[in-house]
This record gives sequence, C-alpha cells and structure tokens, in this order.
Amino acid sequence: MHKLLVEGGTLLRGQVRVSGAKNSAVALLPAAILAESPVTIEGLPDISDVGILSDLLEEIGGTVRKEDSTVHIDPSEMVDMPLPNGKVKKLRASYYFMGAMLGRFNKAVIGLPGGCHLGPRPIDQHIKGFEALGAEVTNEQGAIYLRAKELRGARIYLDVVSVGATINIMLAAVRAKGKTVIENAAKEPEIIDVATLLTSMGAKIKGAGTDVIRIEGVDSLQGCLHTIIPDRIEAGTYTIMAAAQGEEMIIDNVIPQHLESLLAKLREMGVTIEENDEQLYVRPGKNMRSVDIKTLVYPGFPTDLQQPFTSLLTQTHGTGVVTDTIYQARFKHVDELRRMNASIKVEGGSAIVTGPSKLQGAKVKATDLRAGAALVIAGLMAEGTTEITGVDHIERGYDNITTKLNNLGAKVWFEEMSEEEIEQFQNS
Ligand SMILES: CC(=O)N[C@H]1[C@@H](OP(=O)(O)OP(=O)(O)OC[C@H]2O[C@@H](n3ccc(=O)[nH]c3=O)[C@H](O)[C@@H]2O)O[C@H](CO)[C@@H](O)[C@@H]1O
Ligand SMILES: C=C(OP(=O)(O)O)C(=O)O
Repeated sequence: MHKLLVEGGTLLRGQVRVSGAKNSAVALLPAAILAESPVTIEGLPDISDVGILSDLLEEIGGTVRKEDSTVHIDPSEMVDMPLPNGKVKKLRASYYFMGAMLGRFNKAVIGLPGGCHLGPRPIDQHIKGFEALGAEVTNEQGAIYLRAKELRGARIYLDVVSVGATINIMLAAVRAKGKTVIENAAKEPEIIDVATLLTSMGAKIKGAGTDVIRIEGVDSLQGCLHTIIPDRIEAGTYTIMAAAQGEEMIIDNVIPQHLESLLAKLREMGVTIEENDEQLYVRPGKNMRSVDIKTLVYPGFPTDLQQPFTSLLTQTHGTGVVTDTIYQARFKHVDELRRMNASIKVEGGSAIVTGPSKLQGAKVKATDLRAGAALVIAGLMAEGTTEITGVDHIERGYDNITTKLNNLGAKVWFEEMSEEEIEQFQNS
C-alpha cells in the first residue's frame, strides 16, 4: 500500500494533456459485450477502474488486448457467467454489466456495485427500466438477478435524472424488440459518447444528449472502432489547479463546451481563461473573489468538481457557499481540509468556505476519488508536505497524476507505507 506526498508551494507552469473520460470508458467497455465481433476503443485512461472492468470482461470469456491507450475486445466467446461477488464490488460502473449482459443474453447476475461513498446511491431507476423492458429483477443476498424471455421496447420515464440509469437502459434496449423511449434522460457528454459507440456498432439511437432518447431495437450489433472523449472532470481538476497554484498553464485535449459551468465560475472569481477548440489557457487572478456554487445535472456545475473547487475557495477572498444537490452528503473532504487549516463549516447540505486561509501540510486521508483530488490541490497550495493516504481512490480516476503534475513543476511522489502506517490507516 502506498501514500502520496505533495510538497507545497511550487507554482505550476506548462502544458498537461487530459486523458480519455473515466465515466465514458467505464460504460464503453461493458457496451462491447453487446457486439458479435471485435470492438476497438482508442484513448482509454490508465486508471484502475478500466483495469478492473477489463478483468471482468475476461472473466465472462472475452479477450481483451491492450496496446498503450487502445484496447481490442473480442466479445464473440463471452458467456452469461454470474458475477455476484469479487471485482464487481470494487467500482460503481460494474452496474453496466447488468444492462449489457441482459441485452446480449437476456439474463445476468451482478453483485451490487461499489464506487465512491457519497451517501445513498440507489439503482432503483436502473431496475425500473429493466423491468419495463420485460426483465424480472430480484435482489438475492446482495446480487441483482435479471432474467427475461425476451426484451421488448418500452416507454420509460426516469423519476430521477440519472447518468447510470440512462446508459444502462440504452445498453439493454439496443437489442430489444421494437421501440424504447427514455424520458427525463440524463444529458451528460458521456451518454452521447456511449450512444456514438453503440451507433457505430449498428444500433439505432436518436436524441442522446437531450432529455428524450429514442431507440429502435436491432437484432445484432457488430464490432467497430471508437475514440473516447476527453475527461471533462480530469480537465476541470487541472483547470482548478491552474487557478489555485498555476503561473500559466495550458490544459490540452479538452472540449471547452463540456466545462462551461466551471469556466463561468472561475471567470467570475477573476481567473483569466482563453479557449480554443481543444485547449484552455489558464492564468490565476490577483486577489480572486469567492463565489457560491450549486451542483446540478449537466450542463449545471458537476458534483464531481465540487470537492476540488472547495479547495480553491480556501484561497479566495470572502465566503463561498458550496451546495451539492446531487449528493447532499458529499463533504467528507471538509474534515481533512480543516486539518490543513482551512476554514470551512458544513451546514445542512452546504459547505461554507471562508478565505483566504494559510494552508499547512498535514497527514490526511482521501475518503473518495474527488476528495483525493481536493487534497492534492490543497497540498499543492500548502506550506510544507502533505501526506495523503487512501490513494487507491485517486488511482480510480486520475491517469498518471504524479507524472502529469511533476511535468508541470510540482513535487509529488508515491511512497510505500510502513506496516504501522497501514495499520493506522485501516483502523481510521
Ligand atoms: C460511473 C459514473 O458515471 N459515475 C458518475 C455517475 O454516477 P451515477 O450514475 O451513479 O449517478 P446518477 O446520475 O445515477 O445519480 C444522480 C442522482 O440520482 C440518484 N439516483 C440514481 C439512480 C437511481 O436509480 N436512483 C437514484 O435515486 C442518485 O442517488 C444521485 O442523487 O453520475 C454521477 C452524477 O453526475 C457522478 O458523480 C459519477 O461520477
Ligand atoms: C463518483 C465518482 O465515480 P463513481 O461513480 O465511479 O464512484 C466520480 O468519478 O467522482
């Protein structure tokens, strides 16, 4: 087990290239189950979630061959093997095996997913969708059993706008008989990316990226070549780092439209941002002002950038209120930031951040992926060295974070933990 050390105070300068989107990758890989011939995906991020999903594809009989950031998946020999335990529990996106295996085999057994602990994360809307398509769904000892004689298209209204449910229902519906309409669908760019892959495989999907998605089922799907979109959350994290501790930074391989809500807030604070088709040029302002943010479904401010943004607010002038309407309890990073001398209190569903505070390096714990990113940002701004444990969370979503940061001039490195530290970490 290792920890991440961040020596604070160095200004970041230069260019960082954003990797492929985690939240696309984790759906594109299971989507390959639906094809009858090999699927190639280019631009996959080197993160642990991708590694685990690749292993799961192999567990059900697929062949997965990786060359740098390209992966070739041969799904032709896959079988409807139950996956009630084991690696499925390590991440959230294993739930996409439900939709994809149901779509291909008319049955699936998948353990309830893991992923970041952000408060309750039900999957009732996924199940509502599968049932509407004709599946019988039961929960037996922590695993979801799905069985259908045949999947039939249906009209499905999502009671909650859900990224996962929208994608999962698309996966199950593309090979169902007849027409499916998903109403109140989520509109995140990753949904369009998955629909683009499925369409290249031969699926008939209209409206992805709007709140009504129409799918006409087809009998079979074939392999194809797909290039993944850039990770807007990784891009947003480096953009926040640039505002927090940058001198001048270029964020490369970005779709700026995917980050409009973040860029608007940063400009409101006094950060200079210039953009072209695939790059952002970021220069922090002097005496930046605090702002309030409220997370919303896309194109609103993303919940996944709320925690990194909170770290930036510790350095701006005034009081900023951070409200998360998607995950009301996504504030575990606050206690850790306080250890570093941040002035933050949580009241109701909001964190109230008063700045600027002089942050001090400390021993802190990443309780989830974006809490980890928030601590790295705080560590970069702090005086002294910050030691972050729980880095397996960070490795779920940030491709080569130490190399990318060190290329920008930061001093960040992994170190093995001693037995005593591991014991302390496990008991904390
Ligand atoms: C792998 C992946 O893509 N993860 C992202 C995905 O998670 P995930 O797909 O799990 O998030 P959802 O969009 O489904 O969740 C949004 C909200 O809906 C609720 N809900 C969701 C499903 C359901 O059946 N019932 C229900 O009540 C959730 O508790 C949450 O409050 O979108 C989240 C919201 O943008 C992001 O934080 C995650 O990074
Ligand atoms: C919450 C996240 O991921 P997951 O849904 O995979 O847990 C995230 O990417 O911030």
